[in-house]
Amino acid sequence: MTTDQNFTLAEQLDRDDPLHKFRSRFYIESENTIYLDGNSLGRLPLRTKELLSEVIEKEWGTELIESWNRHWYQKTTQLGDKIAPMIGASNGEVIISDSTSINLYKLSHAALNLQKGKTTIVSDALNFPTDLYILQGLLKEFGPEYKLNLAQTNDGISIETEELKSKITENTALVVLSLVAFKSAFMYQLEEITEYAHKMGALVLWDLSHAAGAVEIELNKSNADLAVGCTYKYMNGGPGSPAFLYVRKDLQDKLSSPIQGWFGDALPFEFDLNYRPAQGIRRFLAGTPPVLNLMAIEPGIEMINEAGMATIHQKSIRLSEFFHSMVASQLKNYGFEAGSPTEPEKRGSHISLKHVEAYRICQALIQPKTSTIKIIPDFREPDNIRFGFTPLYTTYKEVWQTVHRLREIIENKEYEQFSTQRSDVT
Ligand SMILES: Cc1ncc(COP(=O)(O)O)c(C=O)c1O
Ligand SMILES: Nc1c(O)cccc1C(=O)C[C@H](N)C(=O)O
Repeated sequence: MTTDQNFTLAEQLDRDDPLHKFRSRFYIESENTIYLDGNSLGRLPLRTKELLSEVIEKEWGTELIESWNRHWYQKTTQLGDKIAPMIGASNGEVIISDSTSINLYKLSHAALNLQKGKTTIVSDALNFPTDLYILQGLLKEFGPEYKLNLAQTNDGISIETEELKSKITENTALVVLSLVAFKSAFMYQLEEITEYAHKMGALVLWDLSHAAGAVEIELNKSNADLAVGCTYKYMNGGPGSPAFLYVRKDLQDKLSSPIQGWFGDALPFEFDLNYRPAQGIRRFLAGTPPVLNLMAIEPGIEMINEAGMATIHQKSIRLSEFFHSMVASQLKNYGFEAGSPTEPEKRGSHISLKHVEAYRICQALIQPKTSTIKIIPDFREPDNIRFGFTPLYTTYKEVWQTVHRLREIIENKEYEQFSTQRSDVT
């Protein structure tokens, strides 16, 4: 297909897009900025802007501490119940709490205690560093007999199922995996891995950060044990918004949080001097939630539930397929290589392209010197440009424009005007 034919196709796909009405519900300052980093920090929903000023003025400003009984105290579980359908969980199995890192610590610690006698943890070499760091810390805490075994990758993009299975043995206490890998977007088969781990007597903790709100997830149908994930990516909860955690109902009262904070007590306002874990999911809370950030999550979650995960996942696949086909036809001899699986069922909602000049190309997209179009993907070491497609607001035309700009940048060597010196946040 020629580039003009692709443009016509993009316009047609946007016209037919069942999700097109959602874009106008986000704060989009300029149509000349194409935001492809919703897999790091999602855009601001317009309703959140309004809601936060209500929460600040009416709730914090006027109702002050009474707001806890009116709106705030139950919010961690209410929002958990709203996230549940998005990830195939049930009421009472999800709660908002702390950060993903802390939730991962709490649930891994609890799982290792439940699995006393088994001393290995399995993860993989594509996992997000915080997950591995937390597990490395747990090894120190639990003792020298504990080991972390990482499944390795052959191509830097994916993990072969057989390789992962070969690491899971009868001594495996816990398997900790990102359902969608942060760099390559490689996606595991949740049900198959969970079933295999259970057969070997292991529990599985899924990090859903790059998956929740982007792809369909069936935690209950897969009999998944534990999960964590952030709310600032596809859920558009805002920078540093608190994370969620999921614990299958029958496991909840068997697990103990290592952080015995008062919010996880059965009756925090009895101020008993001895901790008594709450029944159910609340026991995984620790301290007071950051209320402004907490309240800000709701509009993003509600949009996802209104749109439906099946429709969202379908559009994610269409956007990525359109991007792949344009890259194949327009950028053939431009030095790009695939950094993500080509099969849609093996991928989340972002695509990495590898290039020796990836960092400087990324800078040229973000700070155009000649074009009026600014494009924001992100860069992940050593050579990945990561393009995140957020079905609620990414358009097919934006995908077309991105490939068009990549071609221009390479043809005119625009990246040569930039330094390879990395910023603090890339
Ligand atoms: C897969 C994954 N896990 C965990 C995190 C970190 O979570 P937090 O900084 O909220 O602890 C991220 C991204 O920041 C991530 O992509
Ligand atoms: N949320 C982020 C942010 O506000 C700024 C920079 C990066 C992030 C991220 O979430 C990084 C992300 N977890 C990653 O996959 O690289």
